[in-house]
Amino acid sequence: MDETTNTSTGDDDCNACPEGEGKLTLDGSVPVVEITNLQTRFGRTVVHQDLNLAIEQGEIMSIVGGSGTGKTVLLRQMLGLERPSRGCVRIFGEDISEANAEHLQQLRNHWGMLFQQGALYSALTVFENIAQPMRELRALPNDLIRDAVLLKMNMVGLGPEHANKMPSDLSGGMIKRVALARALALEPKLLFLDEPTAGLDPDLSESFVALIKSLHRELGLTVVMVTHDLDTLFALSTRIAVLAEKHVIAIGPTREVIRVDHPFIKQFFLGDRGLRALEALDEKAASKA
Ligand SMILES: Nc1ncnc2c1ncn2[C@@H]1O[C@H](COP(=O)(O)OP(=O)(O)OP(=O)(O)O)[C@@H](O)[C@H]1O
Repeated sequence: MDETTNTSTGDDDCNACPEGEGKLTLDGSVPVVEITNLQTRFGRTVVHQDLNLAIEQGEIMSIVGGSGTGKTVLLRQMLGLERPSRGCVRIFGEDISEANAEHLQQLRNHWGMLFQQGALYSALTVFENIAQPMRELRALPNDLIRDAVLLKMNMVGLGPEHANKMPSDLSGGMIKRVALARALALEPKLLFLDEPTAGLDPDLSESFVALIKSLHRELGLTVVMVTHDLDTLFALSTRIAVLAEKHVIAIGPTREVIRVDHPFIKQFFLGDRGLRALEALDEKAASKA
């Protein structure tokens, strides 16, 4: 992970959460993610203003918005990789916008991140890529790590015969699976996904979506996802948050959000591509009924 970037600028330096609240709560008694009155500025450019977002335990929350609306920056702020200029970011009740490096490292063990390109270490085998977060803890014996890695590989549909392969030997779909196994290595309760199906053909994309869906259910995960892919969005999201005009302009289940009268929502969801994806979703629902 890279260094935390501080986007605070002098007089805006007011990014603490209200005092007297906030402690690590993994039991669902507070929102898993709670963002209040967030502002992000880069010089004179204001990317987020008065942005509020709460994500409850067990949700699959998708964040959508036009190019440059600050989805990636928001994701990085939730991961503790960037600090907002103002406002509060709490994960599991903890104020991560103020956490020091050591505390952030401990907190990071409670969430996993699947990067768009997988971000595997090219010089490490599949096994070592997945083992790496466990090795960083410096507390687990090798035989436990071995069993845990094989279990994670099994969870994502990879047999043990792939353990010694190098990332360069893997297909795009397998890279995503290894990256997902690594994101789940420390058994996080919260999973961040950045464009999880980008670069996959429709069949691989569909099977990866099915995998995420079953892991979400089986592991009781809360998932936060940024995606432009409407099929993925419709198939997975329990709620969608739409970023426009520097804040969340609409939030709710898909069918509620797409009815909101806003130019971005109309263009994004109700163009040809969006209508086809909705039809496909309806057909699937009807065939299951
Ligand atoms: N470190 C930075 N310094 C200056 N400006 C930045 C920095 N990081 C992001 N920005 C700006 O913040 C805005 C939001 O960027 P971000 O990458 O979060 O958008 P996005 O919604 O993810 O866009 P896309 O869908 O195109 O990926 C952009 O205008 C970007 O240029």
